[in-house]
Amino acid sequence: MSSDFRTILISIPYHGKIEIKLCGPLRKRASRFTTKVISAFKGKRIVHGSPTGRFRITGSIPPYLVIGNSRPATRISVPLFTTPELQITTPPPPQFLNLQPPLHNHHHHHTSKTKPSNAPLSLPLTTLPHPHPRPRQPRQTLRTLPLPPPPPPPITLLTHRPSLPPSSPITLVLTRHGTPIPSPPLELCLITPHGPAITHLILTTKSPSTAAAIRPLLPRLSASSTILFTQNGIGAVEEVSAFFPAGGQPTYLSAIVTHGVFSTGQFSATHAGVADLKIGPVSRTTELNGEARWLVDIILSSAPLAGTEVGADELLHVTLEKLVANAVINPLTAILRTPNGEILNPSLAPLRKAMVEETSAVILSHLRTLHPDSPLSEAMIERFSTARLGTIVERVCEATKGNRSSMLQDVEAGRGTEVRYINGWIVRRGGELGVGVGVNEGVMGMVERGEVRGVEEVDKMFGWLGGYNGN
Ligand SMILES: CC(C)(CO)[C@@H](O)C(=O)[O-]
Repeated sequence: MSSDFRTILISIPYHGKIEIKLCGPLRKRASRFTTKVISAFKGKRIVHGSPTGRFRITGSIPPYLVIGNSRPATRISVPLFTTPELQITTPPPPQFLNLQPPLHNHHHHHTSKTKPSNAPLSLPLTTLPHPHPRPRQPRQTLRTLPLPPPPPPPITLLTHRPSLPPSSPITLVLTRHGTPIPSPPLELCLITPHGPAITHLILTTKSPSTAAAIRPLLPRLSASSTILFTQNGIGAVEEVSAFFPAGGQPTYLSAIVTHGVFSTGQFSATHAGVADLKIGPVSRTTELNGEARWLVDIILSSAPLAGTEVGADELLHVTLEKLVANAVINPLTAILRTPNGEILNPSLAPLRKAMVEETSAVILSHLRTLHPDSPLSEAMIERFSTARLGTIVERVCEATKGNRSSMLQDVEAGRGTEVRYINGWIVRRGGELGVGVGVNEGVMGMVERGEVRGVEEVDKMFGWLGGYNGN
């Protein structure tokens, strides 16, 4: 994806109004490219044909093109950097864009779920079989009908608790903005090594329990499975991948989720903080196969999740940004037993700053090890500077000031915490890279010993930091 130019051939057999936009790290280039693409299609009535546009792009190749119309459910994103000449073929038009005039007697049309294949550009949506050739339609029928959401895929909720009601299916109720939104029924199953092969597994356990949760499922997982991690911190993926042999690794995806959700009962939860989600492959060398692509597309098609697809590099950067917020807010709220807003207390400013300074130094050294042959860009140095990371921490504290952090909830419930996957990563990596991490180590130790302190006590304990930081 270095600076060069390529010609891209786009052929879109798609019905209705088409929107094309770019996603991914080079989104800034989107407007110029999008304008070119759209103008190439402008004036072409996209009904039954396959309008084709040829684009010469100068500079870096945009990594993703999203094709579809204004409903997220119809969009697919297509990697653009695989071949210099790329033929993008979308599936037959979905049922709701069928341009047939409304006729009775249409019961012979069956919907069929397109099975995700290994073809990287497949789109598993409910579609009608595409009749070829289509009869010419009278002009007045050329209109886009309202799009119903795609049918949800079947989901099985795996649990290790035999105490959960054996009655299945169950209904989860999610409340958003005070309105209960029941989900489609879910199968509930105990985690067991026996059972059908698992094609897509979404891991929503806490980091420390992730490896233990997946261990009994190993006989049902293989190189053709896709595993999506959603944990805070860093380390769970490495623990899980150690279970699989080198040639038999599943495809690993990860999602950084900033939504705030809290449980209000056994099968009910409140979506309190509506935020967003970033999803992408964990490794730069991962090519998304059809199954992994399907899972990404299903998640992107959920409007309330507000998901964006990112490449592995950007996913790491977003993971590290979230790690900094978690590294400061989570342990301090757990020690102080306070909501997130209290971390903005001016007495804690030197401690906050010292933790962020250490983390910034570890992250920048870590990123340098990933690109040993080229210096880090100014933009990257700025992105992970103490000043910017400090601002991120402050913004998260402010935006979630009334929330009780996940680590505070864990210590209050007497559960283990994720501190080894958050501050633990900073301390481990700092040790390996020769970067001082004493403050993060001290704070992590307090959480592990279950210490509970007031702001003044913490201020006294870390009082020396005021001088150290020149505050
Ligand atoms: C951002 C955050 C600290 C807000 O509470 C959350 O990630 C948490 O609680 O872990």
